[in-house]
Amino acid sequence: MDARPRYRKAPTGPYPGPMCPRCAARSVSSVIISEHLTKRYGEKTAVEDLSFLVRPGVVTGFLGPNGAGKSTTMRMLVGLDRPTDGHISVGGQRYSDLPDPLRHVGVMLDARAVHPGRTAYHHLLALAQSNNIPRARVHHLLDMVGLGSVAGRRAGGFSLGMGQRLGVAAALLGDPEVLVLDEPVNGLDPDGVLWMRRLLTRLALEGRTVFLSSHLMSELALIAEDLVVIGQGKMLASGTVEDVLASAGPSTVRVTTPDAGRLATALQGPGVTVASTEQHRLEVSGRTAAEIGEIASAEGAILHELSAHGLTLEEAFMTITQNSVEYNTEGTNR
Ligand SMILES: Nc1ncnc2c1ncn2[C@@H]1O[C@H](COP(=O)(O)OP(=O)(O)OP(=O)(O)O)[C@@H](O)[C@H]1O
Repeated sequence: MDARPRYRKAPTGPYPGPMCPRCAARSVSSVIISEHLTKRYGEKTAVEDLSFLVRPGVVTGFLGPNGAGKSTTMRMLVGLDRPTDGHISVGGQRYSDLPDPLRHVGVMLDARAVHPGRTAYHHLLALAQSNNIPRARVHHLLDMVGLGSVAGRRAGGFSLGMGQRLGVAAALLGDPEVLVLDEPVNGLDPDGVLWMRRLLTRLALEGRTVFLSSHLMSELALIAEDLVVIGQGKMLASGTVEDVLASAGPSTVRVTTPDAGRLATALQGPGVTVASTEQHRLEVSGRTAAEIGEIASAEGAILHELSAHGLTLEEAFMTITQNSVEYNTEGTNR
């Protein structure tokens, strides 16, 4: 069972409202806010009018099909690209205005962006020394990401998964309040995914803002609590995973009963749909399983099955993004 405390539904205004005590001190300085963010490359609009908020204390997944504009948004967040319109800030400040960015925002946009001839240790040491970070932190992080035993090996020979770990270590070097990671799970084996999930969950529980992208719902479902879903540069859905699932479509309740006809009539009401898929079987949306049970009881209808069926995360993702897939399976661009 997930034993994480639930501090939910905090953001109500421009900044999150009441936070868990752990997050309160960090909250305002580590909220990511995107307002009407737009990026055009010539004729191509990569990001269009994106507004969202990423709160501290939870992992937020940034989800969208290939080419949706995730990397472009993250590049603008960390000052590598300039918005055509709108803005994106951390704690109300643009990344480029932060006095000591590495200590405030940890970034991994491309895990391969490492000098291949440098060892993992020297890669981190160079970053630490140029940012006045003590050498001991390098050792600590190498152990923390599981690269302690290969610290002396050249990063050029690292697998994709090892590179991701090194990238995460570099992002954490300044002990930042905010983490921005582009596709951090990409290339990790199942053990690596589990490790990353635990690490990011722990960092969020410490009150940090953890913002990570993926084009795979199944990956983010394991890690994220909040989601921002975009397609072709535009906002498609945002909120908690539950909110996003609910926005994709109603869940249905399956009822198996020898009294299907009578119960179907009794269940009718505003916003209720009752479909009979086979004899003795009803698929009901617009009523909860509990409501259906109570109505059946009042009607004296016998129930053989009463089960709720929500959309799976993958189904929800397909539904939300179905009109926004830039590169479809036939390989043709829309
Ligand atoms: N420098 C650029 N010049 C022109 N078009 C660009 C540039 N950078 C990105 N694009 C286009 O902007 C769109 C968004 O790209 P982006 O890399 O942000 O998407 P993404 O969601 O990160 O995709 P993926 O999951 O494949 O990494 C794409 O159509 C891409 O081709």
